[in-house]
Amino acid sequence: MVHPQKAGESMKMRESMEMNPGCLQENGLSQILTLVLEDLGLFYHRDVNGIGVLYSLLQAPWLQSLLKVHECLHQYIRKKPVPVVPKARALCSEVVEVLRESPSSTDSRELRRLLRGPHFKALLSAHDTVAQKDFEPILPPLPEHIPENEEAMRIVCLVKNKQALGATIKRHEITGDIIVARVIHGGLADRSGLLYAGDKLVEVNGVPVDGLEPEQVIQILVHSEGTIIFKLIPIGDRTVSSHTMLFVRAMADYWPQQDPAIPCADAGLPFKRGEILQIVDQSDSMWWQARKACDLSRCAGLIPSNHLLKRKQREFWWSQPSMSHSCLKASQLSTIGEEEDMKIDEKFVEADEETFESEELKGEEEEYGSDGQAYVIAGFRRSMRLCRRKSHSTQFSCYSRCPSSCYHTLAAPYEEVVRYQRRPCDRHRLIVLIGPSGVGVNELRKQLIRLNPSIFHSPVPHTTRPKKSYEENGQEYFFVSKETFESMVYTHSLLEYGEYKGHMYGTSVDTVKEVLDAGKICIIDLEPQGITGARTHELKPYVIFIKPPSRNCMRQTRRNASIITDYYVHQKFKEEDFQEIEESAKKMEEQFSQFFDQVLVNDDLQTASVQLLSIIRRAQDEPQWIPAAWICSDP
Ligand SMILES: Nc1ncnc2c1ncn2[C@@H]1O[C@H](COP(=O)(O)OP(=O)(O)OP(=O)(O)O)[C@@H](O)[C@H]1O
Repeated sequence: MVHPQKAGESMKMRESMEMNPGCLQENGLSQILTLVLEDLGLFYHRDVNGIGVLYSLLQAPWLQSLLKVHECLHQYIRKKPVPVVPKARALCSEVVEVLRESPSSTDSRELRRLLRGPHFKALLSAHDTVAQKDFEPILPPLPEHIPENEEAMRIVCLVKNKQALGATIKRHEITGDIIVARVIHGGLADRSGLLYAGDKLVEVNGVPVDGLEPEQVIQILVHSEGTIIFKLIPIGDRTVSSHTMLFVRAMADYWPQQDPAIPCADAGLPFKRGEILQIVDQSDSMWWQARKACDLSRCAGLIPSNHLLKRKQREFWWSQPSMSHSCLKASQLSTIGEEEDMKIDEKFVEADEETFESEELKGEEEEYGSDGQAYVIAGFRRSMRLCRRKSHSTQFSCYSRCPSSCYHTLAAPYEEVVRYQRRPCDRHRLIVLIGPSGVGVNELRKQLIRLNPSIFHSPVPHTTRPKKSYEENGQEYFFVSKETFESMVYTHSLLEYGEYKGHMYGTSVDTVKEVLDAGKICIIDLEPQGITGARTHELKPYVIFIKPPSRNCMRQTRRNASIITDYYVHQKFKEEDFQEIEESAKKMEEQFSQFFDQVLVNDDLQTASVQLLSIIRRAQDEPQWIPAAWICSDP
């Protein structure tokens, strides 16, 4: 509602503004607001859509206060305060002198004491510096006759603190001059804005650098304390670096202290695979500058460029192929398999496939959701899991998956990433659990689905095995012919597949998509080699590595647990099993941690289940780093 008196005032205000537009500045924004409110008031009473909200917003006391602050500041900028006296310090000394000679009283004594105080004197000195605009250092007068060919010099004075200088030097290949090789982003030299890559050093702390080796210059710098004075000839045509900020995920480890090729190891940025880096300077084709996304306040460090790291990886690859060549894992695992064969404990009775299947069925029949409904948890069947383990040792699956994943790791040492926030209308991200066999991946998955059957779901796997009398197509498995299965393999329709006891088993991309399209959170467990196949913009997988706890903790918590083997339905954990879990986890981390979005230690089962649930919630609802390619290819 517009008050009649106020309406009159604003009318006068509007007239005065129309007659004298300059007064708008004088009267300020709050007057404009009054006018806008008045106009809006008319619409408000006519109940025009949305006006009510705008009207209350503009009437909000906080907005009015903010505008008043704005006006005060505006007036202050225009008025520009001028000092009453430019030499307050001298005036103060005079007053102290006068007070000394005048008759003494308590007040005069107190005033004299205040004026003679060091803090007060320092304050007045600071005032005089500002009042006299005495900010620049006084430089000696220029010599009268400067030779024509004399190069312009710059004197740079930096105050060294505990932080490194943040610049590297080198000898110019042609002229032999000592030049600034690079200035580290965010370092002392960079923040000064006075040193640039290409500047030629003439003197450091009064010592001419002509004839010195770069290492000798570095020694001068290392041993100088406090102020460092550089005399230098600035580079002529300084290229302004574009500083494109780019975030990447490191797909390899890098230790500058172990790299003999780095120009300055101390300026290097060590990183581990999986860490997110912000690349701040790519002007050098060999050495980029980057900092870690988790600590953007720190100054940048040197990292090898994409091209250089790729070259290093290739050299390392050929020199130590067993370190990253996953194909070798097949032979390693088949050896483990052979050893396992020999470790059969005679106390246990060997179980045949039928026993396995009926044991499984028994387990499945006992599954009930929190809603009391009985249901079958797909993808938990023993043969499927054993097949997954066996798949490493088959030439077939290794041949089709491995070269691409190995090549992928080698081809892209850095993967560009962006921050992604899933919108409520988007599909959920696929949740992928990775972990060594026996660590509890399936137990955790089962717990999650059992407690939240309406939210979580696992895809039904495909098999070429004949259907049993008690099975239903699409419930335990999709039963398909060998030809159909093979065509799924050749059309890359399977996330992973393998062979067990002469039958093929696999998880198809379409069944995963079906779960996601139904609005559920699809949760699967994969062998690590399968991660690269699942990393698509459609599935946007969030990978959680399930890590074993300490050996002692495993002994305690797994006392009543049993593992799945080729031979036994229920077999207690043995020391060798714990050892194998630990070793296998270590290998997985060494080779695949660049793909892990989270690591969860499966210590106490209940705690781990709760943690898993909250990790998945965050993965779906909070911003996460994902490959930029997943966003670019979004429709
Ligand atoms: N935190 C835990 N505390 C106690 N027992 C656990 C825990 N996690 C898993 N277990 C038990 O350990 C055994 C093996 O777990 P699980 O079957 O989930 O292994 P897995 O990682 O899926 O490997 P695989 O697929 O080879 O069986 C099961 O008996 C399970 O109940």
